[in-house]
Amino acid sequence: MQQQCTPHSGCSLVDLRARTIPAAVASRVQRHHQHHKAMQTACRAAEVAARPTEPGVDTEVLIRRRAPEGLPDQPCGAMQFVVPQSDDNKPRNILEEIVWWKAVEIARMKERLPLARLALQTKGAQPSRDFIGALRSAQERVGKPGLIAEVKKASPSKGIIQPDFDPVRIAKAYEAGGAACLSVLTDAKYFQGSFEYLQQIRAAGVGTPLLCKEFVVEAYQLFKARASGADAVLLIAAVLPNADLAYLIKAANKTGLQVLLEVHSVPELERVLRLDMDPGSVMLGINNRDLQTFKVDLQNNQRIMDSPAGQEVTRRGFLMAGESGISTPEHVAFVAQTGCGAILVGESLVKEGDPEQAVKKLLGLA
Ligand SMILES: O=C(O)c1ccccc1NCC(=O)[C@H](O)[C@H](O)COP(=O)(O)O
Repeated sequence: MQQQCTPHSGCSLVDLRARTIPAAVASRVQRHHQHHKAMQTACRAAEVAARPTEPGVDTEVLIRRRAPEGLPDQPCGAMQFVVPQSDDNKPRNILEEIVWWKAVEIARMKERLPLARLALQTKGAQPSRDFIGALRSAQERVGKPGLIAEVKKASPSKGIIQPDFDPVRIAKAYEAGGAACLSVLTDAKYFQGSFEYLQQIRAAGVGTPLLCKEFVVEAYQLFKARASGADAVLLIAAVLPNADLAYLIKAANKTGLQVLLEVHSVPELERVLRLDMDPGSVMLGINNRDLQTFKVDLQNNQRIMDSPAGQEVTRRGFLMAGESGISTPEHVAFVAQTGCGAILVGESLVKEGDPEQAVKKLLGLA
């Protein structure tokens, strides 16, 4: 029996699994199929993102979920296919560029470690801890928003932030300074992060719950996060339509991960509030960094929290985090008075030589 692959981008390799074939060829074909499946997933995601939406449903997905055309030749087993070049085929902002690259990155990760083997690794992972609970108790204890301190070496907006970057040393210092939770960037290309940093921090005995700060587009990344020791994962509303969010929240919670669901605007918040979510396993975040200009505007936090959707967040008992550009105790107080019970801070802490002191100073404990 011969089975033709469903075309994803002009690829037409034939399925030889039902024939007797040499092992080397079989393994090449298998690799092709893994890659092919990843490409189909990426194509399906792109179709979902490009689908016209009913009025009021799944609007405001900022980015297009298409693979980058920066790689004209994509390896496809023995075959190659070419994505046609056009101006419209260029990323319109950094988030789009990052997410397009993810499709390629995930396909490569799956070639090295197929999902079935990765899923087994999550079974052996250390038990997950209560990320949202830790933030709430810190807020109650200290009377200030619970701090998620970010282990961040570099960023697209600033380049290298901390050249002397030791993730374990920084994580321990944040914990000693009073951070309730940590966020660990795992994106390699744009933030010089790594899933290994999560593993190293967890293995070093850091007790504060860990957020995997990744650009998640597929459940594969959730398994990777859990297998690496994360307790929570970031999902970005600008990247994911509600159908994908519903699926990924469920998958994350089933894997043992809580979710920080991030919005940038009132329409995004209105949209995600249409999801059926439990404040015990999902918290929300407002990212105050404009992804086109990289400018940070804390007034955005106020605008969103003052909106009817912002008030609904409080009424429904969701913990809300203010994110990006927070660098002084005054900023912390400002974000707190908008109604946020948590803050996520990276650059202003990580760039300091003494991150423990930096945390204490930010929280007004020094
Ligand atoms: O930090 C960036 O330049 C950036 C660019 C594009 C997408 C996301 C980006 N940052 C991710 C974050 O959410 C921040 O690392 C986090 O909010 C902490 O921000 P900061 O305290 O300003 O480092």
